Amino acid sequence: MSAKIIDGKAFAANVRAQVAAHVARLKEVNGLTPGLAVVLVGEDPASQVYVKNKGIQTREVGMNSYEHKLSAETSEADLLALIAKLNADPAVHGILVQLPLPKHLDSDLVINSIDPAKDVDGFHISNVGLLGTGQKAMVPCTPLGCLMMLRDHLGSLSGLNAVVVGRSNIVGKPMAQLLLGDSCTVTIAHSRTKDLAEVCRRADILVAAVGRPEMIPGDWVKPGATVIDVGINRIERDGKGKLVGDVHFESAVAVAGAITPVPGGVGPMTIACLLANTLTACCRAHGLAEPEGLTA
Ligand SMILES: NC(=O)C1=CN([C@@H]2O[C@H](COP(=O)(O)OP(=O)(O)OC[C@H]3O[C@@H](n4cnc5c(N)ncnc54)[C@H](OP(=O)(O)O)[C@@H]3O)[C@@H](O)[C@H]2O)C=CC1
Ligand SMILES: Nc1nc(=O)c2c([nH]1)NC[C@@H]1CN(c3ccc(C(=O)N[C@@H](CCC(=O)O)C(=O)O)cc3)C=[N+]21
Repeated sequence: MSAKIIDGKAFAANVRAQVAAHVARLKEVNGLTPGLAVVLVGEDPASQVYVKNKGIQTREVGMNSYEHKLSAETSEADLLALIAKLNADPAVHGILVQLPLPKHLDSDLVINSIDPAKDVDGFHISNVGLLGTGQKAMVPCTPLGCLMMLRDHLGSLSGLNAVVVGRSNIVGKPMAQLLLGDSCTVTIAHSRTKDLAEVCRRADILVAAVGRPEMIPGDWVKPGATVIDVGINRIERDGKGKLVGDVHFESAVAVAGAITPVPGGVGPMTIACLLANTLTACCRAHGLAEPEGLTA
């Protein structure tokens, strides 16, 4: 038996179509156009590609995209001044500061200077606290995309054993909160976890967010489990550059019930959820009904 492949690319196209339809209505009925500002500091090539893709997809769904590219030497004061300006700009409903930032900048300070209502990444401490207490928040895009795919595939997640490998603030921890919110029994594993293989084998839902190419082999996967591979790792194979996840796909696909591929799994959903969050932020800012099915 081979696992069902969860097509994140197709799923994301569907989410973007829903966002586009809602944006068109907002324009027609309310005369509003949601706007997303993306701030990139430095010249990291991978980040430049992501930011460019975000800009293209933002315009495709009918939103305004504002791109701010700053030099790697930008001072903290200048970056904070730009964020203050974006916070005060009524045309900007969402603000994303691409991470990681250059080392001389304090990313916690920078993120916490974003207006929480415009924090479409869901990284501000207010949004982290709201999510952790089950209140209405802006939810981080990558975990939100994973949750949408899990609900679509499994229906109810209630009572299932979920294991999240990775405890970062941007993926692992918020993912665990969302799974807990859907009544999973949640285990968060990390680099100090004892017998990770055994922990993973208990998972009905296994989420890998580690950043180590193909580290989770098929024999760590419970037969029939749903595997969500968040990892994006660029490797060299047969003299060619290749993108692989944190899960060893070929061996896991033979055991799992369903699995997301890399590329074409979680990645496209992350950008689709960023657009969904920007739409949600715009609706909330204007006291309008929120899009259904696009929030946690
Ligand atoms: N698809 C998408 O849209 C996105 C993909 N990513 C990708 O997801 C991956 C994770 O990203 P991110 O969360 O930012 O990464 P971080 O480096 O911030 O966190 C990695 C986590 O993995 C844990 N870890 C490291 N080595 C091991 C190990 N041998 N065994 C068990 N756990 C381990 C670390 O544990 P400890 O805390 O103990 O150090 C840490 O908690 C990356 O490949 C990244 O590129 C990220 C964001 C979005
Ligand atoms: N403030 C902030 N928010 C983020 O959400 C954020 C960030 N910083 N920094 C970097 C990570 C990484 N990330 C990805 C988004 C899309 C793909 C994606 O679309 N991947 C495609 C492949 C793209 C390719 O070919 O390179 C896929 O998996 O199919 C991947 C990774 C968002 N991140």
